[in-house]
Amino acid sequence: MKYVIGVDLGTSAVKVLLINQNGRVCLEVSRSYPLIQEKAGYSEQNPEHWVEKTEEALTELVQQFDDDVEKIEGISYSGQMHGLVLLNRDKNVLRNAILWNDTRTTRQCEKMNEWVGNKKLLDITKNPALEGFTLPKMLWVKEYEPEIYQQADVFLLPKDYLRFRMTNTIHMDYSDAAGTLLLNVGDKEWSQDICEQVGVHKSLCPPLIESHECVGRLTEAFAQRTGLSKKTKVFAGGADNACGAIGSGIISTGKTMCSMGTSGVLLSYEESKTLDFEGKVHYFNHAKKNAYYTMGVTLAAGYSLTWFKDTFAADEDFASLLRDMDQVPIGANGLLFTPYIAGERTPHADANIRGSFIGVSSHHERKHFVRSVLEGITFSLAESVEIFRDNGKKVDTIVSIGGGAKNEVWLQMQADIFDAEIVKLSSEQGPGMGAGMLAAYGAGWYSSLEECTDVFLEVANRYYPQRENVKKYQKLFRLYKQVYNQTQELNEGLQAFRM
Ligand SMILES: Nc1ncnc2c1ncn2[C@@H]1O[C@H](COP(=O)(O)OP(=O)(O)O)[C@@H](O)[C@H]1O
Ligand SMILES: O=C(CO)[C@@H](O)[C@H](O)COP(=O)(O)O
Repeated sequence: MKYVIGVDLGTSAVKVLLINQNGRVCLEVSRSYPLIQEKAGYSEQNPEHWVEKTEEALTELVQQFDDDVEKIEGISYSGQMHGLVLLNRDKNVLRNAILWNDTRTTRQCEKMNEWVGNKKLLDITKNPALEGFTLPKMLWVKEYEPEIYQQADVFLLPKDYLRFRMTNTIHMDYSDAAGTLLLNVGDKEWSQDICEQVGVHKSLCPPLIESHECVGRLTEAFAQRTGLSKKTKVFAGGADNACGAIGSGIISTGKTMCSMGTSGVLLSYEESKTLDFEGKVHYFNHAKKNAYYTMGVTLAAGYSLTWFKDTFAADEDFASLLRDMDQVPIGANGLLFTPYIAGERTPHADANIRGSFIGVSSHHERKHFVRSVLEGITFSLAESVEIFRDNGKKVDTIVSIGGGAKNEVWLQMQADIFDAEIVKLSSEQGPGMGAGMLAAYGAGWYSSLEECTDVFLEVANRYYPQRENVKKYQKLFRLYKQVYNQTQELNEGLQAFRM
């Protein structure tokens, strides 16, 4: 039997999967790491934590593995997108990574619009200037930490830095490069034009590579520390949402995925690079060669639930927190939550908006709050479903992945709120699975990713929309959509009180 490893460098944790030639997940180990949030809107991580925790997870995986490590033929990666890692000439990290959910860069986005122009930015990068993307973070460091910026020799994204530490090679794949706002998405090259207009040296951009391409092998030292073989080939990998799409079979037209991770994502496969969504949804290169995808992003999906759990039920696990959910009626007895606890991206690109519980009454118990959190997160993603449908897409079946797909009540809720059939696969670890599939395809096990999908992906369950529930949710959704406009000004007033 041959094996591959998929490493998913998420925001809450690194998850490593050992997958055999039949596509079955044989072993799964995860290690979490913290977010560093020094001020409102700031979100950072220490890249050294990613390396340490991945090394620990892989070491444990090898200890549990009862076959010959040389049979592990490939490793590949899926990584949280957009996070800025700056390295100096000696390839040392210059500061903490500034993550995708850090929203300190509103001013830099405004400057980008002034310097480049929104239309040109959309023409070249297919996306508008948003706080979460990488280039505004580089401009922030240039403005506020010039002594650090001057030392920068190259920038990387999170999983590229991890791969560098495991192989000593520097690359970035197209699917992740697309989220930097420095890539010409259609031409698949760094944009000299944008670099010049914003005053960033193109030499800071790393060499580009396809997601299934081999970058080399593990360094002797990394292999020795983890017990892996230094013969194992290492493949570039991709952005977590691109890998999640591969790991859910979203590799042909008409397919849609929902990911409930720290962020929430509603993603649709695109064959063409010439569609125009006017920047309402993100438009990126796929990890499948010369393909694309569009997606809407909820900044705090699983993160809203994690926040609630950590704040009000710190000693419980998710299963216990969500135990009574099917006993609570739809609409949580008149309680509505908006998940804007870290600002929002789709459909409201707004770093200042914050969440609300609307309709709190003395009849509400903790379980009503929990249900309203799940409903609010799902409504937020339903706004992305609505954008896709308004643009003529048929969204009738959605593959659901991520930590949130572990919960049956939430999966049924997705079917009812999205009014679509929800498919749960045998592993909810879509990004790690997709990374493993890139390694299997890169290692030559299959002649195409489609062939790999046929072997690797297995449907575990399907959830169908229940008409009565759909109708109730449609009424609630109309109310939900009003909350943003009605709370926007209030939140601006509250900004002065945020730490
Ligand atoms: N048993 C569970 N039921 C529902 N949601 C869960 C469960 N376990 C974890 N989650 C949610 O999943 C999220 C983590 O999902 P994951 O896909 O691992 O995220 P990431 O890739 O961002 O690290 C958490 O924020 C949490 O809200
Ligand atoms: O910013 C985005 C996509 O644009 C996020 O989806 C990140 O890629 C983080 O993903 P998770 O850790 O939530 O999977």
